[in-house]
Amino acid sequence: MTGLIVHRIGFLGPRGTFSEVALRQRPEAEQAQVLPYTSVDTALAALRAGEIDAAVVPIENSVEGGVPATLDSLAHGEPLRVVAEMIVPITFVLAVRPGTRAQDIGAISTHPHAWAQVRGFIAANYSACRYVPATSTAASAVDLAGGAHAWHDATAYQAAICHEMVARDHGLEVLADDIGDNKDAVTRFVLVARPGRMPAATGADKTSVVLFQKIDYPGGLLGLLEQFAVRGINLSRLESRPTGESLGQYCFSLDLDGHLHDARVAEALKGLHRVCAQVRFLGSYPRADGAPVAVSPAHSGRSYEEAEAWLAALEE
Ligand SMILES: O=C(O)C(=O)Cc1ccccc1
Repeated sequence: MTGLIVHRIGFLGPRGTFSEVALRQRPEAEQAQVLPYTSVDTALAALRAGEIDAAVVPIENSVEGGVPATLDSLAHGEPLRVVAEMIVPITFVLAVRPGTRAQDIGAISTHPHAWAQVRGFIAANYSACRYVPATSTAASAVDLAGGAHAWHDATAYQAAICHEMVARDHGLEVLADDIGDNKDAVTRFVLVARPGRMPAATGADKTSVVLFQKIDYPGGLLGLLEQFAVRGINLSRLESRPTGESLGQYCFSLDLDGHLHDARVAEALKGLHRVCAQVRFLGSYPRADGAPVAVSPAHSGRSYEEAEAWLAALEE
């Protein structure tokens, strides 16, 4: 539990997305009103505007990497905080309107991250088909089925790649199931809130930050990474994203093992604050897998306390 009071939670919709599957993992969703949004940007804008108390959005996929819309929205604008992460195994089906045969399919629609995960299947079976990007996997299915639930007019494609459940719920037929190239693919989702109370440290935590450099110089990234290395902090994600200011201007978005309340993490962030133009703290939250963070004795909280006590004693 995050301790967060949540009356309304947004997610990347419509109903039947993998984001909704992630949302249903959260105890906060049991009592809350859940609201679908057409994009990550609109969900996070609604959160910033106070229309919802939290939002569930995809942040990282084991095959395709980071989700730029989420990374960029969290890196800029009014600060938001990640308060939880959820890992969802991803399996896709190829869904069509009843009666459609494989040879009738000229174009296929889905979310870009789903498309990237079925490249091998498409190359082997539908290499001549056009790709029509959709705002989510469920949107491609719902629009294909048409009717009152459709968000867009889906006359431009004959098949959708989505979760099996959403295909069945909308009366679509499954032409092929489990079509992902990597059967172990997972996507990581985050529960995001406005800044407030931080989840307590559990010993199995992650911290997300975005680092903006003061100046670009040879070895600049190495200088930032040293702050983690000398404190025995492991990184589980590191990506550079354009700041949008000019060509070649990048910030670094990363996840590290540990909580802001761990002395080694606090010291690393203080070190980064001294050398960066901006350190944007995106939150400390429990790891979805509950795996305790391995900390060598030299980097334990006790070791930091002993070092402080030793320093203080030098004055006596
Ligand atoms: O479109 C969805 O269902 C999402 O929630 C985003 C997504 C797309 C592809 C893989 C994982 C998540």
